[in-house]
Amino acid sequence: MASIIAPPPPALASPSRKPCSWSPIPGQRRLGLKGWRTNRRRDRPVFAASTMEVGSQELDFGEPDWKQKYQGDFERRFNISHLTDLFPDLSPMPSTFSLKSRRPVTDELLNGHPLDGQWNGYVNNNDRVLLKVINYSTPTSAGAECIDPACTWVEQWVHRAGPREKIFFKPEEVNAAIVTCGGLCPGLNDVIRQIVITFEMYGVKKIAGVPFGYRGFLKEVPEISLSRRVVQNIHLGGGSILGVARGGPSVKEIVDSMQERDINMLFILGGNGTHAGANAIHEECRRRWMRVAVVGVPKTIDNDILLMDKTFGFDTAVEEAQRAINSAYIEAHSAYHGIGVVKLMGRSSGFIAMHASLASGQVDICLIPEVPFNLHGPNGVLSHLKYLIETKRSAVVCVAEGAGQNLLQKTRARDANGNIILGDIGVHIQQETKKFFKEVGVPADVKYIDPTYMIRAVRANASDGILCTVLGQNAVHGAFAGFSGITVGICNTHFVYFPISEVISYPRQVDPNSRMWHRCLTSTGQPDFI
Ligand SMILES: Nc1ncnc2c1ncn2[C@@H]1O[C@H](COP(=O)(O)OP(=O)(O)OP(=O)(O)O)[C@@H](O)[C@H]1O
Ligand SMILES: O=P(O)(O)OC[C@H]1O[C@](O)(CO)[C@@H](O)[C@@H]1O
Ligand SMILES: [Mg+2]
Repeated sequence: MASIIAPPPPALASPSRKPCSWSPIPGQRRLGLKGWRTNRRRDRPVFAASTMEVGSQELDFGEPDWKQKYQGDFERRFNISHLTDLFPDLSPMPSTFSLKSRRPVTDELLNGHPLDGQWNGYVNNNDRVLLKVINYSTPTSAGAECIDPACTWVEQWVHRAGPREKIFFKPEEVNAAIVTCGGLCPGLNDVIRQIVITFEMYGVKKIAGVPFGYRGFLKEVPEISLSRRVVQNIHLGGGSILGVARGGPSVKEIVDSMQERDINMLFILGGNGTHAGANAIHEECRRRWMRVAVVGVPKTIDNDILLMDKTFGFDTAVEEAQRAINSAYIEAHSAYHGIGVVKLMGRSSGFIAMHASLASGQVDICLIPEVPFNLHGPNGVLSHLKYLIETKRSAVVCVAEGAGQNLLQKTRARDANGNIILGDIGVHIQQETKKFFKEVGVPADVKYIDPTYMIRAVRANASDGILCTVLGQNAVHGAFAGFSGITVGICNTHFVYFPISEVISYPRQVDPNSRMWHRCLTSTGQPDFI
């Protein structure tokens, strides 16, 4: 793709190079920073580097052109695969999608919409969106994400999503498939619906749903034919009309199945694991010289995917979680010495627990995987609970499922994808709380609520519904534009295409030094439990 990085702005006044606090830029860890040491807290490295490894070259921040080199590497990493990389002679055709048309495309428009110089609403292939929008003037600015010790402003552009004027598939030749993998998430049906409706706008007739995640690629599982009529009202319910699953056949078997079924566009809705699979499928298709577009749509209530503002389903999960917290509050508040404990999802990230606690304003203690805590001892959770009971007579605890796993007995059990099955921290807190209050001779009425599956099985709320609509549409536009190995995301409120490889390097987590976590702590009023 053409390079469009704008000329760098004039250099900022360079602050002194004393060691500074520094937050790693998402996606940067893989660059392998050299010469920096970590502080006692894993999440707050102290910057002391004057060089950085970028791709195969060493960047020296003392050199005048380090920024251009960094940007060049960034552009290479965020370049998105295109069918013409493999098939340079492939010629595009005018798009059959236009903002002037609101109905499924008719036969006379199958050769494209007339381009009479008027606005058809197309995105240019060279349009870009800024990945980072804050110019930190000093490394000590709150939340500063620095590349070099001076925290110099470096523009990082990613590809803008949307319909293109030229497309690389004839609609009548498209044989599309949609698959939903991993756990459930509010909005899956909304995305499926939008993909199908957008396909109709292009004039595509052959759209199949692959049932039960990647397992649906096994020979004996029949696919589901999708059309506007089938998907019209599916967003009114939660779940996925295709079903979801973890585990399934190997990448080789999936691609064999795609070849047998003649699938040339594949839409994969799922989380980090699913996207790792999607990337491997894309690579395998390229290895076999298949003219296939593989497009991901990130799905997770946990909001643990890098680089995007949020994933669909997260807002709904937070809203629903608040209901559970409110019930716990009412139970606790209405009982004599009542303690309500609510466990929410979040295997490795505490975003749902943090946001639900903040939004409800009813939580006294919020526990997340990113922040270690003790239950026992003078600074532990239990002694704070006793203080709360003595001072305000009731308390609410909100705990993410991945929190405090070090306090539980290790289990060797794994799910179908090999994810470790976590110990139940909610039950553990409930039991330890009961025991503790008995031992100290203070009556306490402990009520435990585990709403996990109720939260993710609901239909998407309005804001997620709209997010799903735009993501689903842009997934189809990306495939028609000839891109593959991409995923769709919202970035600084604009929609973009990321190369899948860049969003799955590790799960996104709550930064314990962030202002948002601090806001949560000021809302709960909890101390550190260490
Ligand atoms: N590294 C990988 N390579 C190929 N396929 C993978 C990989 N990791 C996971 N998968 C496939 O993706 C499927 C879904 O993965 P996983 O169970 O981790 O859910 P997920 O997409 O992360 O969603 P959730 O957010 O619900 O956990 C797995 O069943 C497996 O078939
Ligand atoms: O019970 P299941 O279906 O494996 O899903 C549980 C997982 O789903 C997630 O919410 C991700 O979707 C994780 O936080 C959680 O561990
Ligand atoms: Mg996962």
